[in-house]
Parts: sequence; C-alpha cells; structure tokens
Amino acid sequence: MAGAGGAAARSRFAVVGGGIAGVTCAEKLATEFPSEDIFLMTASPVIKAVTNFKQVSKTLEEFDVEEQPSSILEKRYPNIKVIQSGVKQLKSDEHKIFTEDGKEYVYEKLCLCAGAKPKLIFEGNPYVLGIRDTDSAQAFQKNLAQAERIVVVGNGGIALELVYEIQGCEVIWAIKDKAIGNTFFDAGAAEFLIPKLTAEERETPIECKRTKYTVEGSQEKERPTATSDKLGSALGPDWHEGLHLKGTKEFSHKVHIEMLCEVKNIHLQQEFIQLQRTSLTFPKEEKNVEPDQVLWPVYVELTNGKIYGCDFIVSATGVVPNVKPFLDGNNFAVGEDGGLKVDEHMHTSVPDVYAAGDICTAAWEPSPVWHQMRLWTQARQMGWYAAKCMAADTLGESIDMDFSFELFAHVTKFFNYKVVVLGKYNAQGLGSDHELMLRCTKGQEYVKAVMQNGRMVGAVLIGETDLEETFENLILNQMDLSAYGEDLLNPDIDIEDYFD
Ligand SMILES: Cc1cc2nc3c(=O)[nH]c(=O)nc-3n(C[C@H](O)[C@H](O)[C@H](O)COP(=O)(O)OP(=O)(O)OC[C@H]3O[C@@H](n4cnc5c(N)ncnc54)[C@H](O)[C@@H]3O)c2cc1C
Ligand SMILES: NC(=O)C1=CN([C@@H]2O[C@H](COP(=O)(O)OP(=O)(O)OC[C@H]3O[C@@H](n4cnc5c(N)ncnc54)[C@H](O)[C@@H]3O)[C@@H](O)[C@H]2O)C=CC1
Repeated sequence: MAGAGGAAARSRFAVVGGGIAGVTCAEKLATEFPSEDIFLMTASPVIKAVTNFKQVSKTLEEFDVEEQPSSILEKRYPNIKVIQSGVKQLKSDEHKIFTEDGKEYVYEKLCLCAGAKPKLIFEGNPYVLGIRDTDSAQAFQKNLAQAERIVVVGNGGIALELVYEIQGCEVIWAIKDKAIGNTFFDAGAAEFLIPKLTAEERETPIECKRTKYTVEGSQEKERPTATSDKLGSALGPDWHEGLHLKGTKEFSHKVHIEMLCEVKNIHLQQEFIQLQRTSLTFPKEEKNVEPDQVLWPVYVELTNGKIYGCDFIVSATGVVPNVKPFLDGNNFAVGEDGGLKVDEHMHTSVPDVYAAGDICTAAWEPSPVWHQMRLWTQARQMGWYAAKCMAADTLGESIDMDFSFELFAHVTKFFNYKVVVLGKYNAQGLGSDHELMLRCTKGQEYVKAVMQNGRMVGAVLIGETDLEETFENLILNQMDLSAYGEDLLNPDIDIEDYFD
C-alpha cells in the first residue's frame, strides 16, 4: 500500500484508533461515502465493535462492546482498510501520517481517536498497576491470583468496580474524599451503597492464617508487571466478568477503607526495613499488621501517617489522553486535562483534523445539563458525530449539534445496582444555588433530584426506579416543578401521570 521511500497511500478520510470512537467514526464515514476508502490506523491488533445497541430513551443508550479481529470490520465495511500500526508522527501542514512500520499516508480529513491511558501515581514503579485494556487486566488478574493484600488508590469507576469484585484478597482502599465513588456519587448515595460492600464481607468470612513472607520467599514470587507501553483499547462493559478476580485467600470480600488520604510514598521491602532501622521519624510499626510477623513486597505510606504492606498497588486514578505522537510540530490547542480541544464540530485547532472519544477535550459551550466524561457512550456518540461533521464539511453542508449532547446521560452498574446518572447529577458547577430532593429505601433504591429555580437539572437513580425516562424529560423540557413540591418524589404518586 505504502512503502518507506515509496509513494504514500492516499485516502480522503483517515481515522486513528481502533477503540469505540475510532471504529464508530470509520463505520459512519464508510456508510456516508461508500465509494471512498477509509483508512483506520490502529496500534492494537484487535478493534472494538459496538454490538446490541439499544436506545433506552431519548439520550440513554446501552450496548455491548466486542473485541474483534479487524478482518470482521473490513468484511462488514469493504471500504474500510485497517492499517495495524501505531502512528508515530503527524505532519498536519502536509496532511501526512507516519506509522511505526515506516509507511506514510496522505489524508484530506483526519479524525484522531487514540484514546487515553491510565494516569498512574508513582508511574514507573513496578508494583503500581493500572487497568485499561485486555493486557493490563490480565496482568492485574495474574498478580491478584498470588496476592493476599492489595492497596487500591482512587475513587472513580474502576476503583468502585474492583473493590466490589475482588475476592480472596484483602483490599485496602485509599481515597482522597470523605465518601466512596466521588466521580459518580455524593455522600448520601455513598452511604446507601456502603452496606452492600460490607454485607458480603460478613456473609463468608472464613479467614485463613496469613502465610509468613520471608525476604527470600518474596523474592521468589513473580513480580507484578506494570502496564506496558502497548496501546490497547479501553475495556468494555462487564470487562471483569470473564476474569477470575481472586486472590489467594479463602474469604470472600474484605475491604478496609482509608478516607481523606493520599499516597505519600511507596517503599520496597528492603527500603522499608532500612528506614525502620535508621530513620528516627519513620513510623516504627506497620499499621494494621502485627509487627515483624509478615514482610510484604511493598509498603504504602499514606498522608494520614498509616503504612500498609501489600503485594501490589492498583492506581485507579483517572486517565491521560494519548496525544503525544500528534503534538510535535502541530499547533494543537490542548485542554487542562491534556486532551485535544475540539469545537462543536469535533474539529481540533488544526485544519482538517478532528478528534473524538477519550483523546479529546470538549471545548465548546455545552448545554447547561451536559458535561464531558470519558465514557464509552460519549466515545461512540463523539465518533459518530465527528464522522457526520467530516462529511458535512466535505460536502459543504451545515450541521447542527447532535441531540446526544443536549443532556448528560449514563447508565451503568455499581455494587450490582443499576445506576443512572443524568445532567448535573452531582450539582457540578452549580455552587450553592441548588436544592436536593431525596428518596431512599435502604437496600432497594436511592433517588436524588437536583433542582435549581424549581427546575430539575440532574438526577441519580440507583436501583430499579423506573424513573429515568420521566426525569430525562423533566430535565430536557425544564418545566417549572415548584408547584409539585415534595410530591415529585412521592412513591405513592405516579408522577408520569402529571407530565404525560
Ligand atoms: C477498566 C475500565 C472500565 C470502564 N468501564 C466503563 C463503563 O462501565 N462505562 C463506560 O461508559 N465507560 C467505561 N470505561 C471508559 C471507556 O472504556 C472509554 O471511555 C472508551 O472506551 C474510550 O474509547 P476511545 O475509542 O476513545 O479510546 P480507546 O478505547 O482507548 O481506544 C484508543 C485506540 O487508539 C489506539 N491508539 C492509541 N495510540 C495510537 C497511536 N499512536 N497510533 C494508532 N493507534 C493508537 C489504541 O490501540 C486503541 O485502539 C471504562 C474504562 C476502563 C479502562
Ligand atoms: N461504570 C462506569 O461507568 C465506569 C467508567 N469508567 C471510566 O474509565 C475511566 C478510568 O477510570 P478511573 O481510573 O476510575 O478514573 P475516574 O476519573 O473515574 O476516577 C479517578 C479517581 O481517582 C482519584 N484521584 C486522582 N488522582 C489521585 C491521586 N493522585 N491520589 C488519589 N486519588 C486520585 C479521583 O479523585 C477519582 O476519584 C474513567 O473515564 C471512568 O469514567 C471506569 C470504570 C467504570
């Protein structure tokens, strides 16, 4: 197709990234321009396909994500040409892309969908693992299978999933906040969820005696393999279901939460022993463990003064967009979160270069009830809409913002509860100018509506509340609900009757 030194292959449209954003973008372009070849360049050997797509309501959507060989995509869309090689450089003024295998490609319009990678604390420390793609999830599972205790740092989606799923291994969960799950929940919702975490801990606590580590013994153990530099796509829904997330112990779940703290330092075993011997200020005893009984491969020192020994650390502390190969020599505007800034047409600050999914930072003036979160729903919506914008620009047509950006809407599962979050579900950016309405039945459902000037601007629905469509409509139509007062959440009143 294109050889080093040979003529560069040309295509009207090129997309970089075989994750949900890139594949959706390429598919949409392939449908809009059936007689054009679409280049899809990706560093990963497999691509992500959205299957069983279901529009649950106006803005809520559910789908499965499948990892597939790229040949399946090419079979479905014969005009998509998958180029399996990482992009190492972009020369946007020449409209050229250079891949790791020494080839070059010329495009007219390009969409960058290279995703993101875990933003690790103490990056480079071999005992700190991140979870992003199939390889890193498997590395995590392999290490967990030999572990008795791990420390999970972070309080977002990944940490919430992990602390609930891990069995047979003690989990020390270190969070900066005063409640769990700060990216999705406020303290009230966290309070509702906590019993689920501790209940299962009580059900099956057949605790075993901890085997004693010796320095020699621990050296024999396989060391954790931290996330490699390989750039796979982010995992899909229920990614942990196929994995056996089990440590070496016989008990079911055992989670200890350390709130309002961060990791101050990480000490390897030898260094820890040395510090204990020589430093006057270093704590003489490891907290939580009988001194000298156990030696752990690594020790985590928290800012609250506590120290926990463990087998390894999971850093579930957010992501950083994969922008590096594209920045050099190109004048991209980059957001505070490190993403490529895109306008309301998914266009970056560089001519003919668009971006979608985790790599981008939405820099347009959003609807008052939409915000960006790096989620696969948004990756799909952005990839699809970016392709529409590329098509419209090519054909000289105008295009309106897609409806999916009107309202932030996400449906997921935490602690085995269905969770729906809508609009400014945590009163993000509203300051004190809002009121909360709550309804909670322990162990069953938690309903929170965020109200501003008598109008609903956000909601959290945990459990089978069946309220998502009604609330979605109420947020979208911004009806004045002051007259309904507390009845809005009264379970004996069918509020749908009011508004239908
Ligand atoms: C463990 C985990 C659980 C998650 N759970 C949920 C969830 O429950 N719900 C939800 O909505 N979201 C969830 N997410 C987030 C969601 O997976 C991502 O937001 C989404 O998949 C991002 O898609 P993307 O296409 O932008 O990026 P990615 O999936 O990261 O894809 C990027 C692609 O670009 C390729 N690439 C990277 N660099 C280059 C390069 N230089 N050259 C060529 N190709 C390159 C990669 O190989 C990959 O194919 C989860 C994420 C993780 C890690
Ligand atoms: N069910 C879902 O919807 C899920 C979504 N995801 C998505 O996948 C991506 C990655 O997930 P996460 O890594 O959980 O990111 P996240 O952005 O959801 O959460 C990061 C967490 O780390 C904390 N943090 C950041 N820096 C820290 C530090 N130095 N020390 C301690 N804590 C720190 C933050 O306060 C936050 O709680 C996110 O975009 C997330 O939205 C992940 C899993 C499940």
